[in-house]
Amino acid sequence: MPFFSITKEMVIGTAVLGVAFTAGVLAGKKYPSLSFGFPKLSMLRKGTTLWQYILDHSLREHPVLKKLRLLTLNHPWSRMMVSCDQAQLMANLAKLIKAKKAIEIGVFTGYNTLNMALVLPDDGKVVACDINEDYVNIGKPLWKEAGVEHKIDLRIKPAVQTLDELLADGEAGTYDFAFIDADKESYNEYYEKCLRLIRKGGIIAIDNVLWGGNVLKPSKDNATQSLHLLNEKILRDVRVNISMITMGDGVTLAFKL
Ligand SMILES: C[S@@+](CC[C@H](N)C(=O)[O-])C[C@H]1O[C@@H](n2cnc3c(N)ncnc32)[C@H](O)[C@@H]1O
Repeated sequence: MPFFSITKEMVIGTAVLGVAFTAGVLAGKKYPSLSFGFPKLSMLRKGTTLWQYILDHSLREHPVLKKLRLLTLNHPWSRMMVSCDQAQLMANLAKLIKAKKAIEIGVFTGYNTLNMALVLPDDGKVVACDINEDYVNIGKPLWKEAGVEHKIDLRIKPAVQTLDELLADGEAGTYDFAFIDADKESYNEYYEKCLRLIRKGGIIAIDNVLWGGNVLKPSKDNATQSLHLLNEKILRDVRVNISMITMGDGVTLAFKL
């Protein structure tokens, strides 16, 4: 079976999108085709044959990490789990900068917490922040099974509180990597606190920056507005170099200068 074949629906879809795009341009829209409510970028990618091809030809998942991903897929909120290709990119970046200390803001069942713990040295640590212990308890036995439980410092309380505690403990500038993936309304606060906690040359990865394409209509709700405002701010933030990657639901990588 070929990976790609042109179907009648694709031809019709392309024609419709073309008409919508032209109409959007004529109506003076900044993002013409999407402003007509057609499928979002991330929906076109994830779950497609081509996306599966990417996984089949690039994913090198630790067996226990894979076990946790498959286990999480049975959960009603499985869509909250980070995309596995994105997690692998973050693990590679952490290895590249020889990360020893990481922060995970939003653990869920702990897929990326385990992913990071697996690449940190034996005396490294991931400060894992979440408010929902039931989610975390699903993945916790697998942290142990993978032999990295001792590298995970789990803190069940609002992440802002944990970050403030780290700052109060004099840990500013000592972390190498942070992943922001919790409540979207607090993203700006997480970003500012992580910038203080991360050392120069460290990385902050910010998840869901495209929010399923909703950032094109920022007034939609508070979460969308918060993400869009942060995207606008980071674009002009001279404290970091950045890349916005179309992986998962969009991830911004901010490299602290
Ligand atoms: C998208 S999930 C995280 C996914 C995770 N990074 C992974 O590797 O699959 C978001 C998590 O943020 C948590 N959360 C929501 N509000 C929070 C808060 N104020 N502080 C800490 N965690 C929070 C939720 O309980 C949920 O588990």
